[in-house]
Amino acid sequence: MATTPAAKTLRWFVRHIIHEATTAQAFASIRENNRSVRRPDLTLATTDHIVPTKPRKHVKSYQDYYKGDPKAEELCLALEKNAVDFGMHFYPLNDKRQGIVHIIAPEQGFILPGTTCVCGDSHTSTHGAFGALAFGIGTSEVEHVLATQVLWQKRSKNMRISIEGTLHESVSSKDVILHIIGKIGTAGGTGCVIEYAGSVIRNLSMDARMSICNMSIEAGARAGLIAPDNITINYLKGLPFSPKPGDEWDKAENYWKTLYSDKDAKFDIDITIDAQEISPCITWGTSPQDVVPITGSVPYPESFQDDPNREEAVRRSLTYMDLRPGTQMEDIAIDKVFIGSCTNGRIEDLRSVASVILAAGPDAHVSSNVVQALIVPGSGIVRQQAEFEGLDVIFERAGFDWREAGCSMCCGLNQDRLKVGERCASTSNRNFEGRQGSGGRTHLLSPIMAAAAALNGRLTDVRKYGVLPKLPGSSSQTRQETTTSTNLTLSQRNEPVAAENVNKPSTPKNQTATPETSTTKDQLKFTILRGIAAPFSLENINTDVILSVQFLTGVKRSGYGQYLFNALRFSPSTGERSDFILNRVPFNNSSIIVCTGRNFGCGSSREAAVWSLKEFGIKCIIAPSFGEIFENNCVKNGVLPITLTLSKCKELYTDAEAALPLEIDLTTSGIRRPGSKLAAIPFKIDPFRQHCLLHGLDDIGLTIEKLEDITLFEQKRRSKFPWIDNIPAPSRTKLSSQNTTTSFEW
Ligand SMILES: CC(C)[C@H](C(=O)O)[C@@H](O)C(=O)O
Ligand code: SF4
Repeated sequence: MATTPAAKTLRWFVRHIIHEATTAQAFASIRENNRSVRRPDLTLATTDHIVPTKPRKHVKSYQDYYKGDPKAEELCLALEKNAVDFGMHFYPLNDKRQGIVHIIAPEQGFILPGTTCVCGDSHTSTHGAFGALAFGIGTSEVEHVLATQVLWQKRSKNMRISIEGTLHESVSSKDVILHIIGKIGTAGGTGCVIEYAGSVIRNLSMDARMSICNMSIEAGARAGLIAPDNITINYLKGLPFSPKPGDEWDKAENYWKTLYSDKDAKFDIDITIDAQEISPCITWGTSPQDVVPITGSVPYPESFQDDPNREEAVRRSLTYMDLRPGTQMEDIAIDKVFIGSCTNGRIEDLRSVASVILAAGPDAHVSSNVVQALIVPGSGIVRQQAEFEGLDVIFERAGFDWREAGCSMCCGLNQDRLKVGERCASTSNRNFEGRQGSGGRTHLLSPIMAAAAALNGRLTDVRKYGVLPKLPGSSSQTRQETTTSTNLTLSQRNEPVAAENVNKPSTPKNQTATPETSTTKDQLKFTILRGIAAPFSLENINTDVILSVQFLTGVKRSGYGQYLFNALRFSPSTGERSDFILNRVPFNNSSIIVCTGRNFGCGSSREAAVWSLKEFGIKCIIAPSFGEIFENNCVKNGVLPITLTLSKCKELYTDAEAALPLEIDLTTSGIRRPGSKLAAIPFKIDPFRQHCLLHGLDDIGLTIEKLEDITLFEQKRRSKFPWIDNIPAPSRTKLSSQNTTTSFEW
């Protein structure tokens, strides 16, 4: 066998967070290949995406709670079993620490400055708020991390975005990040890690910093981070996974204080934004970059005519959103409001919502034309704190629906969904077509703007309520004190695991082989591909559009092909087949996609998007740029992503339109046009990737060969930074699914 090119380095992940929506297949392959989870002690699991958010108080049993949604029960059960079998930290539904992964991990002090963190979820960028390098990965990479705790990585570009000055009244961190994305575009941060800096960022609380880093992925970056400072350090003090008080804490704190960019540091891209130019803002279209101030209006597609792809995307968005150019944003009526998600489901967000209700007066009430106004706390702890402060009373009195923790209507994977045609003011992070439910329409905004919209029944400038009252207990310190004063700390909730069971590779009993879950060498191999290509011209084709979230309920790697581009191939209301390119002869037999729009595969990390493409028959995608997680996911599945200049993509697009065959030769890194005299088009590919694809290599196997080196590396890290993996041992958790007779313990 040829030697493996070492074009990339292995990066050790100090923290791995997992949830039910992207891990079942990873665990199934681990079991099938008789592998173990290398560091269950560094892995934190919970269920969040598919869980119902209806009341849990008087639930008799787990089965009862999931009634009517067997897929949700299956996925959650799978996660529970895996987490418990492999001995990880796990917060089941009946534990107050359960909630959205990106809210619960920081809450427990699981994310520390200077650490590296991954999760099978694109919003892992949230954790960069602690000065950690944190990013989303696909399911195959989850499997890799479970087995080895490392991944092959290449260095990203550096981008700095500084926000200087003072924000106007009622401009929140959500407005800051929406403004940034509106300015740089959803492909603006492609290939970069963004450092957020400047006086505005320095003055933000940790909750607000997390909202900003969270949406880095919507700006095209895989990760975003903020230098840790006293605000970070105060937040972390006393949390269950934080370094122990005394010598360990002092060492950690001293180290964290060294984690900032040098004054004269050079960035590949460096942008400064004046805080005064940021207003409360809102999205009008189906991409997070479609941002205007709330005082603005729906744009005219012609105003984008310099960029025909964008103009086409705008027209399509406006049709989907059912909006007429020139309409004032404040004239748009809404049907539903969603306040929550990993962007805005934290305690400060909820306090700010309550402050709008209070400012609106004692009779403030959700407008009669709003059919549902959900407030969904990001975790059980946030919910508990909100109730402790009496926020739930304010919400319910005003007609809001106060829920249990989960992703809820952010993604429409659970029972909280928009119906076809419904319009929602949402504090979440994605306004893609069908994101909150097939045919639903989403406007992204801040929690205070969402509250104002709920009360008025239309999009509303929150400044009409004047200066909002500051609610007591609004410092994050109060939140932490309250959190730790409950009887829900790790040691009290669960029995500790015997020390000999920790830090050792664990192989659970009852290995169940589910052959459909692993990918074989032949399926991974790519050498030469000949076929016709389907021409695509849209920008930012996101993975929600490639495979809608409602199909993410499987526990296998197969069965997704029929759902590829579902909302484009079939009408959401009638189910009728459209004339979408992949429905047309001969393109229904394409094995290649040529796209002239940038940022193909952006957004969610769902690897099932690639599984659906592959099952449909697509084995190669050519585009000017790709979402980074999607690109990795392709390679892990033997699908070749090729980045070419826009002019080359346009050349191939013309061939594709004429249904001329293309020949993709990975052995020579060239694209030939059979029957044409034109020269082959060369393409660049990372030598390690090329090697793995040509030989159909499972890179987990390659990494496992290096386990000794990894162990040595870990030992060195531990002697230098003793706190990084000296954390409480995972506790033995009782499956909530076994809790069939007694009611949930609250
Ligand atoms: C399910 C998961 C893969 C996905 C993500 O990666 O972002 C989800 O959290 C989302 O927000 O779309
Ligand atoms: S973006 Fe939405 S669906 Fe994804 S993790 Fe956050 S809350 Fe959950």
